[in-house]
Amino acid sequence: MKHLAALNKYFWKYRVRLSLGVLFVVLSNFFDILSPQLSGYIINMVTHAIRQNQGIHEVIKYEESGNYNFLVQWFIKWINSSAFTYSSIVILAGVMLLIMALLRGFFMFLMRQTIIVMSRHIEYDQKNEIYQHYQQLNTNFYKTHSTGDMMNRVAEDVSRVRMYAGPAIMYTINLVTTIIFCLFYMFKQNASLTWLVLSPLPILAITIYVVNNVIHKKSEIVQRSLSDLTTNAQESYSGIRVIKSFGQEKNMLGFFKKNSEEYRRNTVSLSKLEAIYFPSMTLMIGLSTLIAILSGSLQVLHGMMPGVIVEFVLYINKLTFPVSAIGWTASMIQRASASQKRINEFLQTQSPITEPEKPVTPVLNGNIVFDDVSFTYPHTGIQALRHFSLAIKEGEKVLILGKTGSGKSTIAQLLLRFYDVDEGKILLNGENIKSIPLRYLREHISYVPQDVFLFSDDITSNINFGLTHAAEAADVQEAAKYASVHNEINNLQHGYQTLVGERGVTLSGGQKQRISIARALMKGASIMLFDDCLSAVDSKTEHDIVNNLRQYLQDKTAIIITHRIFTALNFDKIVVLQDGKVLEKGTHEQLIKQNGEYAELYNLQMNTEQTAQATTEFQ
Ligand SMILES: Nc1ncnc2c1ncn2[C@@H]1O[C@H](COP(=O)(O)OP(=O)(O)OP(=O)(O)O)[C@@H](O)[C@H]1O
Repeated sequence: MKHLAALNKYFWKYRVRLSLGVLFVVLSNFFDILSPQLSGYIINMVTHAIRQNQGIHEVIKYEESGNYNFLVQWFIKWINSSAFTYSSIVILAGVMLLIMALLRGFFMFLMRQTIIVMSRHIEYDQKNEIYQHYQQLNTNFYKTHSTGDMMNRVAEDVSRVRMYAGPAIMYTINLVTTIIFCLFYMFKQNASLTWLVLSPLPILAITIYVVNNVIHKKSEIVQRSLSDLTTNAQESYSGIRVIKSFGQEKNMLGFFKKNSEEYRRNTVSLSKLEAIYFPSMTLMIGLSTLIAILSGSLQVLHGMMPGVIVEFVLYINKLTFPVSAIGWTASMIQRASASQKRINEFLQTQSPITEPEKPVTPVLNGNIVFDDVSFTYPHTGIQALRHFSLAIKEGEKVLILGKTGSGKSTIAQLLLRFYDVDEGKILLNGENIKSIPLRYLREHISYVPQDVFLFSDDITSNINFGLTHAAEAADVQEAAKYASVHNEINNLQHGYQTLVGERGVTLSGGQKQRISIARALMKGASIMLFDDCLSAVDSKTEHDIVNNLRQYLQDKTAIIITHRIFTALNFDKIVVLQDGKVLEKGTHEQLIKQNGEYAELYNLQMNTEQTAQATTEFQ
């Protein structure tokens, strides 16, 4: 429960709605409670009329109705003071009942309008809060949490918490006010009968407690097996091509059937328990009703007016729904508490990448210095860079070469501050990047990541993604031409309006890479950072792109990370990495003279190119 205290700030924000909601719950119950009293009164009246017809003369005094609510008392007083016939009194009481029911309905409507609507506002705010927090977290968080888990917190957990902020709160207030109103008037009317009627209540409370606990545990198991089932289905859909090519359809179906069977077993067991819950609830309530009728009848034989029995039966009836909803409400609160706990844990996660206390915004034109940088990935302990130093001047083109896992991409990650260096520093125009606001820093770097990601949108939107201004179609096409993908886009049925990403057409790996390059070119920052972004294109296309880039990159600073040599570009500096350390550094000519790893790769590549391949693997 304590975890749900995190929602108090929202309740405070929506305090007016909440207070009005509570008031409407009280008012709706206030009008609801009048019907047993009016019904009891009518029965008394009718009994009185029958007795009079039988020659038994008695007068129903106003005092006898003194235990009723003041509105009912007022009504009875008015009836008594006017000379109505019995049938007119019954009709008038019926009209009064109708008015009360309408008023109750009206306030119930307002109660839902305030409390349930408030819960929807809280849901909206909480989703935004979580989403905003996601955006601030660093790359490490995303590496250590599964997408499914993160999606669950925004969707499933928030909607469970909403069930607490709306329905659970509403039903709890409703339960409390109904019980208070009913017990108040029941005791006022006939205390001994009330005690008798309430006698099955302890058994009811114990039943609710025990059964609800078991239901809660079983629900958790059902939830877990549902999650396994969903993950299984999701993996089967995403990996369908691998499954088919390995002929594993039968096995996968076997796994799914196993999960599905487990889910079925758990849900059936939960349904059986729920099947006991509601009948036992009804049994207890029925017992109370029976007591009210039997014990009330005995009291009628001793002179009590029979209207009291009707009144009590109706009170018990009114208590039925709120009492039987106790278990359901309690389980809603327990689930919400577990979900809020998960949300709190997540919201308390802070990104180690912090904004500078004293931010500086130097001109970021490409003077970059890696000064003795070392870095170890926090959650795996893999040291990716060791004492790495490199100075890049404005306008220089730098090639970073290395075998897979040598630490090339880590350089890009550190420059963009997806991670912070452990030792050493990175300077941009003489300023430590930790002093530069994150947004400002990233705005000045056009980055093409190794893993291409296209959004479920059209190609144009994917290319001009992240631009603050509306892009001209001609500029988008220009970027696509530089990335050598313009013609292929034009060949698609809807050209630049073609939907891509999960919901759109499936592009080839190379096409996606080139759209990703066009996106970076479109951004046009002064520092260009390409991380192995031509791995999926053929050698001719690679040549075309590199040639185009030569022209585009003229006035930019560019760092190109790859494990192949681009002969079409003249690099000012070439760095060969091995195990996170600089193995060789210099210009093409210097490295060829050095006759080391670079020269070996170059010769290998040249030989391969002679056999009609433009590029070759580093290893
Ligand atoms: N997010 C990460 N968390 C933990 N370890 C990582 C992470 N990214 C990379 N590593 C590890 O750090 C080392 C350097 O990885 P990096 O991605 O920088 O190499 P790379 O030279 O770019 O390789 P490739 O050419 O295959 O992309 C590798 O051993 C890798 O396993």
